[in-house]
Amino acid sequence: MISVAPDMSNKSSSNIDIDNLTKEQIALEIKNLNLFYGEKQALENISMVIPKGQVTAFIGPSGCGKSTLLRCMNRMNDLVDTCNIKGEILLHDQNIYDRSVDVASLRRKVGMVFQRPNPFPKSIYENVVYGLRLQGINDRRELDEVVEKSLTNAALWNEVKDRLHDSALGLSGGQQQRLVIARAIAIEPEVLLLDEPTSALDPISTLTIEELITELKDKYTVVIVTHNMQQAARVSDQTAFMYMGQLIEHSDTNALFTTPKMKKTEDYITGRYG
Ligand SMILES: Nc1ncnc2c1ncn2[C@@H]1O[C@H](COP(=O)(O)OP(=O)(O)OP(=O)(O)O)[C@@H](O)[C@H]1O
Repeated sequence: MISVAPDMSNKSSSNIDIDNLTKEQIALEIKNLNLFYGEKQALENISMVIPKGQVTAFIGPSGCGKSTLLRCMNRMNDLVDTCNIKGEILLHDQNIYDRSVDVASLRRKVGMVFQRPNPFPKSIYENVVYGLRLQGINDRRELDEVVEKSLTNAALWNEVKDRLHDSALGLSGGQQQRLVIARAIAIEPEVLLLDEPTSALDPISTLTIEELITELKDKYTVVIVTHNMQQAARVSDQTAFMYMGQLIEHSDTNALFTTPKMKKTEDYITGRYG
């Protein structure tokens, strides 16, 4: 059988032990999370930690629950009527599902970027400052600074600095996705959730976004869902493999792809199913 497992020869291991993190090293802690869409259980008793300042990738066959779990991390599933969640996700020791939690403020701390770039039909500038304006920030100089910083950090500044007031809809798909990332980081979230952020993009834009993800982890905790094992191998420090609603294995990316502990993981990364 031809192995489809990524080549890990140039990848070094991350410098943390996922099973022995201090509280300061943990961005999110998921505890006994079960999720149902109506009668159907989509997540089964998931417990894991998302380490701070690292990129964690979720991989697994279609329908295994990757996006569902990602959406739990900033309560996007609240928008689904049939969805019922049991268990906890802790952010700074507080369960984000507590009644007292303000969802808008949670989503400022845990931002999300979707599969298809979704800029607003506004100028490039207004897209970036959207979240700040919602917070009542309208000082021109402050907004200008945030626009330059966010677009620079999203690796888009040089391409758009001369047309900040043009419509965002005139940008290419890859530029739009970087703009959406700039919009997400403009409000300085702690965690950035990326749901298959390159699946609608060409290979060059994909590479640009992958480089960007690697740079973003200096400032943010990044969680990415990807269909692409090679991408998980390239961008992530930790990888979690899911199968039919269960978390099968979560470890250092290098270890997961070279010495998987579970047979199901090995079967998946060697292309036996999925
Ligand atoms: N809004 C919803 N209502 C009902 N069932 C849903 C809903 N969203 C997802 N599901 C179901 O939950 C399961 C997990 O879906 P999810 O989208 O999380 O999987 P995934 O691993 O992200 O898949 P893919 O890689 O194909 O995007 C699937 O069986 C899916 O059909």
